[in-house]
Amino acid sequence: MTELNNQAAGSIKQRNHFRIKVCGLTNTKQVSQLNELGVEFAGFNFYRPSPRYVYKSMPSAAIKKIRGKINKVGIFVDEDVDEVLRTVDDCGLYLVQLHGNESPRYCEKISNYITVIKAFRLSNDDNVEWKIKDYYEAADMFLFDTETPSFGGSGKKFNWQILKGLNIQKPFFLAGGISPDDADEIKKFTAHTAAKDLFAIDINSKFELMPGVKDIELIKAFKKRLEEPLPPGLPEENT
Ligand SMILES: O=C(O)c1ccccc1N[C@@H]1O[C@H](COP(=O)(O)O)[C@@H](O)[C@H]1O
Repeated sequence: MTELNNQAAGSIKQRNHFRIKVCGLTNTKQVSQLNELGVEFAGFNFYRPSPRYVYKSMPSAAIKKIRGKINKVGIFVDEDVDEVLRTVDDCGLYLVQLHGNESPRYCEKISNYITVIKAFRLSNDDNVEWKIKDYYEAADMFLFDTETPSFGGSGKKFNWQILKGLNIQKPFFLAGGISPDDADEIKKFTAHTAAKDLFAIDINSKFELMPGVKDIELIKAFKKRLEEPLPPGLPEENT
């Protein structure tokens, strides 16, 4: 796995700090603002049908020029391997998020060059362990999102209950319709077995003014809320 910026060791639970990935960015100014805020990951969407398709408003040179501690992640859906690697090079990406139906073999090819986050789109009755079992060697990290026909960016949550008791043994991003109101649920999630591998919280459509344009103030408030202790009366859960 390539060296990431800004990464202190330890799980979210041990460090009481939530890494954040903001996905679907489409302008340089917002990336700088998030970098200033201490957001660890900036996601750029290279899936043409997405309303957050980054090349509509930012050329590769603009993405490449972005500096700072923020880690640049490229989101792809069943893209040709050579095209992914070309984009990584053109845009100076640090990680790729494979959000389609990519096979373990496909992920392996990409992970020979760059850190791979394999996204799994989950339905409420999915057997997560079965879905991920063939990807341990092929991907560096996992991401759990909600199953929808549009692949991602649906703003819909999956039932976190199917994850809570699992020993994932791979760092993962929690995604899928996470909203400003979810801060306490996320903190409660950290009491469960799966949380030892929770690497970062992935936010996208629920923090937007319009597709691709983020509400920076909302992100700032959410980040602050995540760092605060749970209000009295909200019991910590356990698996
Ligand atoms: O955002 C999109 O348009 C998108 C399109 C295709 C694949 C992935 C996409 N986004 C990813 O979806 C998840 C969840 O987003 P949301 O919170 O439900 O809006 C996130 O990881 C985005 O990177």
